[in-house]
Amino acid sequence: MRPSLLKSAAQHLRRRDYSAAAAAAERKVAILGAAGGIGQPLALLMKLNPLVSSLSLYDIAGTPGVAADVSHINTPALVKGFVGEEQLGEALEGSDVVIIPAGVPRKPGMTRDDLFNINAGIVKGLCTAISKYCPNALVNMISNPVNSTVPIAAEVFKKAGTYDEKKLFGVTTLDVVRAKTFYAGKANVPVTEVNVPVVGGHAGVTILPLFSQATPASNALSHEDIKALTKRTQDGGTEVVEAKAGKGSATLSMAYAGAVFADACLKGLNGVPDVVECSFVQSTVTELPFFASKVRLGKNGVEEVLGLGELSEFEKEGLENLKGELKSSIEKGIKFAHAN
Ligand SMILES: NC(=O)c1ccc[n+]([C@@H]2O[C@H](COP(=O)([O-])OP(=O)(O)OC[C@H]3O[C@@H](n4cnc5c(N)ncnc54)[C@H](O)[C@@H]3O)[C@@H](O)[C@H]2O)c1
Ligand SMILES: O=C(O)C[C@H](O)C(=O)O
Repeated sequence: MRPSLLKSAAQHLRRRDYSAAAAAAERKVAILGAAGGIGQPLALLMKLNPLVSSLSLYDIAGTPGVAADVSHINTPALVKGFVGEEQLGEALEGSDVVIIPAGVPRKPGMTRDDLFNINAGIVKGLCTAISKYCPNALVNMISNPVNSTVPIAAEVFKKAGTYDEKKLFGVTTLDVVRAKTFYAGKANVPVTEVNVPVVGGHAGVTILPLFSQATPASNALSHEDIKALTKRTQDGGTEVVEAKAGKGSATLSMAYAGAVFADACLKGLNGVPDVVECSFVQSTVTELPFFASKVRLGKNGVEEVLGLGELSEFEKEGLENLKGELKSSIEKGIKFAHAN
């Protein structure tokens, strides 16, 4: 098929995807932390998503303005702003997907784990409310450190008796977005056609891009190139933190990544087949209780956690190297949830 025909067939399929999925259901999406650096552009992108019929914007301050602004966009989603804890229940009630970018971001010199002391408590409080007001929602956790905040959420839900491992996701899509962009640039292939799985977790060496499985495959890349691409993907967050020089971390690319992942969750809920994204979920892929890998999304959330596939020697080494840090971050989250 000619490239132009292929492109229009792909566009047609995408439109069909949306129309089939849109016909299926009314969907409410809530964003917690909606007035923040990620929250605002994410609110914009979710307002543009045709699968969203109701968009609930919650924060401890600033949401009336964000909601008024976004609500003027002439797309179907009905937007409501909620501010302060007394409005959290109403913000959450009836939600199909809850996206959590609430919490503090890094400054230069900090690790994601340095955010634990503040963000762990924020996430715990929000998840307690989710278990009360929308226990069946899919939860997309963006707040860092994701390697610990996801286990905290799981423990909060277990305590409340509402835990469903199929419905809790650490959002690692930004790692995939970066891996795709960096790979396309280096391999000189069209970025929109690139796919790269990224597994492990979401911090430093726990981020493991599997460039040996990248498509379209490239034999133009040396081992040194792969090592450099891997390091750049692992340090992508720090690259942005340093460039922003004290004004926070990735917000725009994260909002894009969060919107891509939430869209995949909505498509899965609506019964669109073969929706696959990488995410940090409860897992038996390795001996660790949570691990990021490709996940098939469906009507109940996770339909299938996919395996790692064949790894290069370099990736096998990376996998062994990440386990220690990932294990202790998971355990830190679990311990916090039990102690507080
Ligand atoms: N998963 C990822 O790939 C990824 C990428 C980028 C950033 N992050 C993380 O996302 C988080 C948010 O980043 P940001 O740049 O948007 O920060 P930000 O400070 O700009 O915004 C955070 C928002 O959270 C709100 N907030 C604080 N406590 C809250 C609570 N209890 N309930 C509701 N809202 C609350 C704040 O009022 C603020 O509006 C950070 O932890 C950051 O590290 C994750
Ligand atoms: O790096 C950060 O602190 C934010 C986020 O986790 C990212 O990967 O950009």
